[in-house]
Amino acid sequence: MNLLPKTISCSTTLASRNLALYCASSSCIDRTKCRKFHFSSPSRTPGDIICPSLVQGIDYIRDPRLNKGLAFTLEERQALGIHGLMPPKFKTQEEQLEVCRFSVMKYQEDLNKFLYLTELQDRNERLYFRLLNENIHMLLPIVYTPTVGLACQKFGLIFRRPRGLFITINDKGYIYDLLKNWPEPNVRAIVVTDGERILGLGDLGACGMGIPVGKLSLYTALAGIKPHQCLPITLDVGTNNEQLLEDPLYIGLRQKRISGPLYDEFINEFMEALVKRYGQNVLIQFEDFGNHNAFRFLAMFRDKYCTFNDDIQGTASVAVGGLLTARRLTKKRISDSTFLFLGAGEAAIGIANLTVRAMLTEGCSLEEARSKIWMMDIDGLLVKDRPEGNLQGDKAFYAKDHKVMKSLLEVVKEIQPTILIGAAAAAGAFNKDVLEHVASYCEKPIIFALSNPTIKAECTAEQAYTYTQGRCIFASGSPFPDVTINGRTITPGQGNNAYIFPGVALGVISTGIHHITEDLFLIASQELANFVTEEDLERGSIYPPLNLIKDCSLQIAIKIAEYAYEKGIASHYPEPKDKKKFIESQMYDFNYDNPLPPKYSWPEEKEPIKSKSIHDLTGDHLKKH
Ligand SMILES: O=C([O-])CC(=O)C(=O)O
Ligand SMILES: [Mg+2]
Repeated sequence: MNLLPKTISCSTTLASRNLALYCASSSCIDRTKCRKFHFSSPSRTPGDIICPSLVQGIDYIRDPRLNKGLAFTLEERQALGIHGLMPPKFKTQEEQLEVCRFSVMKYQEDLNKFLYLTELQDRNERLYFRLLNENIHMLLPIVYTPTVGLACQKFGLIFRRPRGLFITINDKGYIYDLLKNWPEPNVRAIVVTDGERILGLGDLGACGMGIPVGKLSLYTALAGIKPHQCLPITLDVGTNNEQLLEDPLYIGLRQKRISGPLYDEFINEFMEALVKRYGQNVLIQFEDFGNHNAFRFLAMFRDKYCTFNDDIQGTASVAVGGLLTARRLTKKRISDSTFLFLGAGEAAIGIANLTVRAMLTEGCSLEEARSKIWMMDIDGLLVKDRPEGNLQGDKAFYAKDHKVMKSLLEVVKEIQPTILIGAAAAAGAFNKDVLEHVASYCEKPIIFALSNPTIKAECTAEQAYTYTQGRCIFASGSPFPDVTINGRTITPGQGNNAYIFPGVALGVISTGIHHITEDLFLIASQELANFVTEEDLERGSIYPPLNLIKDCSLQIAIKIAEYAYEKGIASHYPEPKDKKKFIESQMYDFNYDNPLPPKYSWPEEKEPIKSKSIHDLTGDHLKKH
C-alpha cells in the first residue's frame, strides 16, 4: 500500500505548501532569515532550532537532537522524506518511555544500564532527558554516582562515541581554535575536569570525561538547562596513574601530569579562550580537580570569571542544607555542636567554611565558630604545631592548640564530636568502635559519610544505624538502600551536590550573574532545607526525595534570581517581574518538537481597500520613472 499522497512526494513539495516556502527551498542558506522565522515562536532561543532547509530527511533520524524515532507521525515522515525508513508503527513519547524503562530494568549490571542510556542519549536526546527527568530515583545512580565512577574506570573499554571536548596540553597555544570545532555556538555552561581526582577514585586522567558529561546531563534533567547550551570538557595534561599509563586501552595522553608554570599558562589560556568564544557570562564549573589546584583555581578565577568549584562549594552547600534541617531533629543550633571532619580537602574545607557562615547567622563570632570545628587529615589531627607542617590554605583556620593525635577513635574519645563528617575517601573509617563510642555520649549524632562512589563511603547506612541503635542522623554522598532497625524502616538521605549545582547554575545563567559569591550557596542550602517535610524527617531523611530535585532546583534558581536583582549582580535587564515565569520560559521542553514549519497564512484583510481598475491607469505613472 502506498501511503504517500500524490501531492506530496518529498520534503520540498510539502515545503512549497507553507511558510517554509522560503526556508525550505533548497537554495535557502540564509540562516539569519530562517532564524527570524523560527523566532516567531516566543519560547525559542537561537540554537533551539535547526533550520529545516539545512537538514536532509535522513538527518532527522541520525541526529539525536531531531530524532523522534517511531514518534514521527505519518505526516512528518512524509514531509521530511523519511517515510519508509522506519517500521510502520507510530508511538507516543509516553509509549517510548515505557519501552525505555523496561529496557533499562532488564539489564542486571549497572554498567550495562549506563551503556544503554548513553546509547539512548546518542540516538534520541529528548527521549533520554525526559526518561531521566521522570525517573530520577531509578536512574540517578546510573548516570551519576556510583555507576558513573565505574564507567570512568572502564572508559577505555566502553568508549564508543565521543561526547564533549578533549583539550590536551599539546593544544596549548591553539585552544581558541580548538573551541571553534565545537559545533554549538550558544554554550552557556561548561563543566570541566582535568581528571586528577575523580570522585574518591583518584587520578583517572582523560577517563574522567564521564564526570562532566554526567554532571551536565543533570543540568538538563534536573534544571532544564538546554543540552545544546552545555559543554563537557576534559583537560588532558597527562596522568600519574601508572596502571592507566600501562593500559593499552587508555584513551588519554600517555605521559605524566604536567604541573607548575606550564600547567598554569595552559589553564589561563583555556579560561581566556572560553570567554572569547562564549562571552563573559559563560558559567564554568570546576569538577574533580586535585586538591591543590581546586583551591588555587577557585581563588584565581572567582572574581574574574563566572565560575565555581562544585567539590568545594556545591558539596558544602548540600551538607549545610542537611545541617540546617537536622536542627529540627536535634532541637539544637548548629553552633551547639562539635564537629570532627575526617579529611581536610575540598569537601571538608568547603563544608567547614560554609558551616562557619551559617554559625555566624546564628549569632556566633568567627573565632567561636571555627573553634567548634576539628579536622583530621592523613597526618592526624590538625594541630597548630604539627611536625609535618602541612597546614596550607584554610586548613590553618581549623588547627587547634592541642597535642598531636593520629587515631580517629582516640580523637573521638578526646573531643567527643556530635557531628562526624567523612570526606576523605577512607572507606570504612567510621567503624563499629567509632560509631558506638559517638552513640555512647550523644543522643542523636549526625553522621555524614560523603565520599563517593559507594565503595569509598566512610561507613554504610546500615553500619551507621546499627551501631548507634538507629539514633543517628545519617547522610551519604552516594545512595544506600533503606535500613530496617528495631522494626522501623529508615530511608537515608543522599547528601550529594546534585541537589545544589543544577539550581545554582540555572539561577546564574538565567539572570546573567557574572561572579558567583558564597552567599548563593548559603541561599541554596536554605532553600534545600525548606524543601524537607515532616514526612521526610519521619522516614529518617534530612533531604527531600530525589524525584523532587527538579522542583528544588527551580526554587533555588528563583531565590538566586531575587537575590541577584536585589543586590544588583544580575546582568539581564529589564528585571523580570515574575522570576519563576521568566526562568521557566528559558527551560528545556522535554516533549518532542513539531519539526514541520507552521502553516503559512496571510492575515485576513478586515475591510479590503478597493483598488482602481487597470483600465483607469492613464500611463502617466510610467512617465515618472
Ligand atoms: O559527583 C558526585 O557524586 C559528587 C562529587 O562532586 C564528588 O564526589 O566529586
Ligand atoms: Mg565532584
